[in-house]
Amino acid sequence: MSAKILEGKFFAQQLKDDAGRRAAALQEKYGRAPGLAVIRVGNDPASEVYVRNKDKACAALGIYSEVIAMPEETSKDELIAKIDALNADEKIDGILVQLPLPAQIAQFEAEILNRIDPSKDVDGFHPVNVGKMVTGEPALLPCTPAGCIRMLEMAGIEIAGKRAVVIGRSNIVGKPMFHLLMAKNATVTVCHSRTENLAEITRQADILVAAIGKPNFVKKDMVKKGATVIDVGINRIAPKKLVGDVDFEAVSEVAGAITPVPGGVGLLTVAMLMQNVVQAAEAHLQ
Ligand SMILES: Nc1nc(=O)c2c([nH]1)NC[C@@H]1CN(c3ccc(C(=O)N[C@@H](CCC(=O)O)C(=O)O)cc3)C=[N+]21
Repeated sequence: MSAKILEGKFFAQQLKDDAGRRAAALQEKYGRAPGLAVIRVGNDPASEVYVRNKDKACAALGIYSEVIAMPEETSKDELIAKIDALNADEKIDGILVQLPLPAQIAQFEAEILNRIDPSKDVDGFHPVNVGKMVTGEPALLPCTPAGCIRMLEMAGIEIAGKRAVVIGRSNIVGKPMFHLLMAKNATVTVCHSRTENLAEITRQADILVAAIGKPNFVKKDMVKKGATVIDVGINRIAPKKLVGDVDFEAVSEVAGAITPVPGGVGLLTVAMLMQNVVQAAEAHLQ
């Protein structure tokens, strides 16, 4: 058997088309496009690729976008001053501070992100949005997990009543993935670095989400026949060689459906960001 490959491009395009239509409607009705500001501090080369992809996506959809490149040695106060200015900027509906931050301000990450106006928090990282997500109130939701849920729905993969296992418990992916899958009525287990008998648990998953950050970590014998496998990992193992957290070749032989890396979840992350910018603009304008 060979798994159906869930092409990120196909699903991302549908989310982007919808965002583009809604952006045009706002432009028409209110005379202003949705606006995104991405702040990049320092010169992390991976960040540069991602930020460029976000900027290109905005341009393609008629979303106004600003990329603010700040030097590596930017202080916490300088970054916060920039966030304050963008909070007050009426052209800007969404603010994203690209992570990771440089070492000298990494310790202030929470303080910095919490400064973003929750209504402009298109990453869905602000405690106000996290709280709303947990209680099920409408909110800006974290792009990667929300994009994965939208993909499952578009692909017609049942979530309600199914067993979902998430490997990884980060604030950005693992934890929100847990909440969003549970909100869709899956029975969800979260595994992590201290989990005992990991394979025994992952083999029960109808939907397995890998968000660990270790190349090819999920092996064939950890996956149930026919399971849907979502690979959130992006591991650069050579200058031009990107692999996920899943041993794609081998796992494809048992899975029912699987996302590739590259060309999978990363594209959905960007598409979901566009959805969030439009959602924020609708809330600001309507
Ligand atoms: N505040 C913040 N929000 C984020 O959403 C955020 C962040 N910081 N820091 C880094 C991660 C990572 N991320 C990706 C975005 C696009 C691709 C993407 O476009 N991937 C393509 C191309 C990958 C490539 O060629 O390098 C693919 O998977 O096919 C991947 C990963 C957003 N992140």
